[in-house]
Amino acid sequence: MKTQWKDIPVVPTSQEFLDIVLSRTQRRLPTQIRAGFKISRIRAFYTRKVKYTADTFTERLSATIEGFPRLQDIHPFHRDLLNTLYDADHFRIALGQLSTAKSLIEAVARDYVRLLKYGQSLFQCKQLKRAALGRMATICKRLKDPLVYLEQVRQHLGRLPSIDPNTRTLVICGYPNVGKSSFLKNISRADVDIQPYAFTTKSLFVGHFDYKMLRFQAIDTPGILDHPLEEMNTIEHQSICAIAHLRAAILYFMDLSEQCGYSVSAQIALFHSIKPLFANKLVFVVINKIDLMRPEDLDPSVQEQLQGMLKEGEVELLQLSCTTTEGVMQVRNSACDRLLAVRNAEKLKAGTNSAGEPTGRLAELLRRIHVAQPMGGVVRETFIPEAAKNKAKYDKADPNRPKLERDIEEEEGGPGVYNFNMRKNYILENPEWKEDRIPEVFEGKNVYDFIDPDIEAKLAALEEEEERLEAEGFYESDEDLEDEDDADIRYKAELIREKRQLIRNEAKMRKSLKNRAMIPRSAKTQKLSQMESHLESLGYDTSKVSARARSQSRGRSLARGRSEGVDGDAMEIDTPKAALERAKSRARSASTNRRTDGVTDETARSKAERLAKLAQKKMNRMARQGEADRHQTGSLTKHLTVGKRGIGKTNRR
Ligand SMILES: Nc1nc2c(ncn2[C@@H]2O[C@H](COP(=O)(O)OP(=O)(O)OP(=O)(O)O)[C@@H](O)[C@H]2O)c(=O)[nH]1
Ligand SMILES: [Mg+2]
Repeated sequence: MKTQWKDIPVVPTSQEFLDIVLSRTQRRLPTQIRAGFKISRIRAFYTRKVKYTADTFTERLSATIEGFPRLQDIHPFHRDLLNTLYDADHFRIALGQLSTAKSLIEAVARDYVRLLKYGQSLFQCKQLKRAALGRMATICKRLKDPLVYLEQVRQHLGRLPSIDPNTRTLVICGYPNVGKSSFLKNISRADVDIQPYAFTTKSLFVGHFDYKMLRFQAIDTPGILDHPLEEMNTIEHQSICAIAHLRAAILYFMDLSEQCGYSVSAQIALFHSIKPLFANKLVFVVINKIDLMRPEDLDPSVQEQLQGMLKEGEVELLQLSCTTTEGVMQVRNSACDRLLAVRNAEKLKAGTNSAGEPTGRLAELLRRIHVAQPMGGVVRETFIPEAAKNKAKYDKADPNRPKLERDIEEEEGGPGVYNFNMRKNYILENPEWKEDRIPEVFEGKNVYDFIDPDIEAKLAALEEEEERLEAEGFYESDEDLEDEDDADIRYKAELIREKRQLIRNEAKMRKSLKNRAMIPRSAKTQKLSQMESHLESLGYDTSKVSARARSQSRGRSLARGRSEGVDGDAMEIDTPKAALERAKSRARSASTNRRTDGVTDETARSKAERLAKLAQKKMNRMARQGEADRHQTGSLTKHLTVGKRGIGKTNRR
């Protein structure tokens, strides 16, 4: 109740309102439509746009309407105060205009959506959308005044003192300039203006204080003059509103010194004229400024009038001076005490007494409610099972404690080793059956559907037959005795099988040897000198070896010519004699067949051929001349294989 008016959402002006809605529409539904599109798509787009705009309008308008308090839902005090301050009719009309605009915009959207269904072209649809949005904007522009008014109301509402109409309240009222604000300032920390002229306070002020651990609120009201209600202005009306609607203690302040500028009799007259508002309320007449003038010093006639105020009803006379703070606290405390007493009495009347028993109307209500009772006075004793009575508290130290599954687990080897037996607690006719394994599904069928009730009888019959057959000697045949021939055949077959397996393994070995990885020639290269030193270290005489090696052609003269630069061996033995030797070998090899050239023997040649074939294989498969050849399969047409990709899918290619 207190804070709700502080967070009413801001009310934009009509222009801001339009901007908000239209820019949001533009942001959420940017135009993604072109003339070439299907007409149904164009229509759907503009329909969506119109609908979305209307929705945004209604949403924002409803938010604004909902934000304001509804006059019929709030406390009469607040309702009356709002009426006084903002004129309830004006307020209602402003909100009503918003809700009318809301339904008008909805109607416009409906109409244009219907028209858009028959739009024939992009242009037509667009114009329809423009018209719809334009009409909505016109409706919105007509809300200019109510929106401005509501924004001002919102700002003012936020600054109203938060008065709780239901709590313990003191209302300070009286003629202007009699010291009401001074009193509030004395008893609370409220920051109110105090000036020596009338109508310093122009609106309600609230201050809080604690008395007997309870929070009280004191409300300072603007001064009231004694004239008919209709002639009162807004400022005075606020006081009247507080006096009339708050269930509070009324402190009617008076200034007998007439320093305030109003006569005592006028003040007394005002008291009498607003007395109808005090009905059912606690009223105190508080004489302020007793430092200047006490009631005892008054004229007898005036004193009599004063007594006349007090005689009727339970009006109490209190005295204080705000300047000297004499009696301030006494006034406050006695007002609070009386107020508490009255409120407690009301509570008692309404509900329960201090002992918690229902009183008054509540008791009457309870008497009428029917509560079920046991029939025939049968008393049902509570029943507690023996086991529950004898149940001992589980104690780990007790050796006789019940054995838990956890203990068993510990005995059987601990977690991970022990396997809990789920079948242990099965309750079956025969405990031996517990461990039987029963498949539930067999060959896709539920076993329980096929249980044969006569199975025992059938088994007995079978066993009987078995016994009979055994007795007749049915099983004593000589078939498993094999003769010599059979054994021989079996042996030979075994041999054949073995041999076949051997052949197969050999073939496999050969194949795998052919496919093994090739060691590059460079990795194999070893210099002759290295070999020699190696052999020498093993204790061989190497002089003959090297001589023979150098005298022989190594059968790779052509290849040598090509890779001269990198051949370490060639570099090492590059003496004039060696060069001559090489030239000779080249001349010799140039005349040979290219198929056999560069290979030492038949096996090397076939190997080389096979490698060449293998390398060509892939290129053949791709129908290419060589790896540089550009290749395209013939099945795709040209437009599918050239050019940049558009927005289409790749899988079309
Ligand atoms: N001598 C004396 N002057 C006081 C006392 N209480 C208030 N005044 C003076 O009375 C004048 C009016 O005090 P306010 O508290 O502003 O009176 P008010 O009733 O709130 O006046 P409005 O707000 O105009 O209705 C100030 O100049 C105070 O100093 C008092 O107990 N004794
Ligand atoms: Mg004041």
